Amino acid sequence: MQIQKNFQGKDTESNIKNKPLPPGSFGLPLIGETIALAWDIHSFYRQRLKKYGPVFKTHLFGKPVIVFIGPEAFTFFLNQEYFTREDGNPQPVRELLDWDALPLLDGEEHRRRKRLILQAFTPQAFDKYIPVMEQNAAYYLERWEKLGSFTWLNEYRKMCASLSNALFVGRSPGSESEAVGKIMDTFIKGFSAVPINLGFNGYGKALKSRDWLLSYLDRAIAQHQEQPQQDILGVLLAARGDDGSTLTEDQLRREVLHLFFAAYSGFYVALTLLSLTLAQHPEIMARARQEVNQYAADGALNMEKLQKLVYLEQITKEIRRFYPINAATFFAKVKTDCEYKDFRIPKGWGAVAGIHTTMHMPQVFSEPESFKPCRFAPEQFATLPPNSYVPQGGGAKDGHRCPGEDMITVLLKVMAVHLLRRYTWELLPQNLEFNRDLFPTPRDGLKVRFGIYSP
Ligand code: HEM
Repeated sequence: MQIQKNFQGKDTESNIKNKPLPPGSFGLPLIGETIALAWDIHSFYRQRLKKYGPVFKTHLFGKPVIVFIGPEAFTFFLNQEYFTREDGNPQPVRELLDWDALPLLDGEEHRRRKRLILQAFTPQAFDKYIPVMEQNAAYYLERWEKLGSFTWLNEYRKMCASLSNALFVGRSPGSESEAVGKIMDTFIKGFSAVPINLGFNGYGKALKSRDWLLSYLDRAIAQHQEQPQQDILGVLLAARGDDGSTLTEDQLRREVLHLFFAAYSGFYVALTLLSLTLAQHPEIMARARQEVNQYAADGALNMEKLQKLVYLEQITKEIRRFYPINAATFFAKVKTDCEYKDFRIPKGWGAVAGIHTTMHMPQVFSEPESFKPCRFAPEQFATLPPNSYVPQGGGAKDGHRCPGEDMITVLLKVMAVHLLRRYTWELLPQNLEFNRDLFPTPRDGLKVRFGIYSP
């Protein structure tokens, strides 16, 4: 019999078997609590945290699952001795990712691929992407100036489809990007659809969109092989590991599929929240504008200039803490019987960590329901407990943490600079409640009046 130590190194397997399971409910037979999760993913985790505390059991996608919330529980969940992502995710997530991508892997192969992919997300690489971001911003800012009033979420969707198409596969803005954006929207809806493929329903359409996107990427890979380019696909085609290994063509197309739609949705959601925040907090907008005037009043941007924008950085961090973007990490599977806080964590069960709920724990973030960028002043940020600020996952960069983390910071700063150099905007009367989408945004899509700023 294998003897297991717990994470505090004090218990044996037979002792673990005698421990109670965490509190919680398995819900209805067969479907468990899956419908409640699909109905409103953020409320699902919030309500159960309130009822059961930071570690609870539930039943999702046909499997018992333990949920971990808060910095300490999150750290435990990241321990690879006890948890693996392999076979951890529900079948529809795996099928939508075409059965093979970073969130579905673990161990050596995950680390190898992740390190190759991270080669496209270095500060040197960002210096190449920043001009693309600026060109895209200039095109859309001119359009918005002419429009005067518009629904920003729709506009950001178009802009971010065009931006991801340019950054990943080197395409110039145009109608093709808008069509690709619509296909990505249909694909993304598949993650919260009833997972039955009837062809014409939400899940069926999402799978067709996945196949369309894969063949679009196949064509882009073939073109890049003929004529090497400097975009993300170009960097990934050229990426080499320490041992000389590369991504095979099959791995590349699937990884880029994930990066491509994650970037598109991450970009437009984060930018919509940036515009909302600045409109709702005139004092924050004024201070950010002052910083832009001081360090980036004109001229092309680069990483060196962006690094001086310390207050903007705090705003971008608080946006990702404050708003309900991701409710939880991808799913994992318990590798071996273990215990946490005197609860039994059984081998074979699913596991997941709460993201938004972890970042709203008052023990770590005082007045968590207030929007306060100052909580991310560099000296305060440095004192946060490990895995308390986890908008894009926790742990090491070559673990399951989001590879797009720094890219979002860069994009938000670039866009904020271009907005604040010249423009101002105000919210029009509308419903600002958040919808129940996978990544929630204001119900009416953020209607604004937009114009030139005059001091
Ligand atoms: C505000 C924007 C974004 C947020 C909030 C976000 C959030 C997350 C979260 C919570 C995870 C899961 C971490 C885990 O399971 O432990 C993740 C993983 C991932 N994200 Fe993002 N993300 C964003 C933008 C991006 C962008 C721009 C990209 C691509 C450039 C991207 C690509 C990925 C990938 C590939 C993974 C899987 C990593 C792995 O399993 O190793 N994300 N992200």
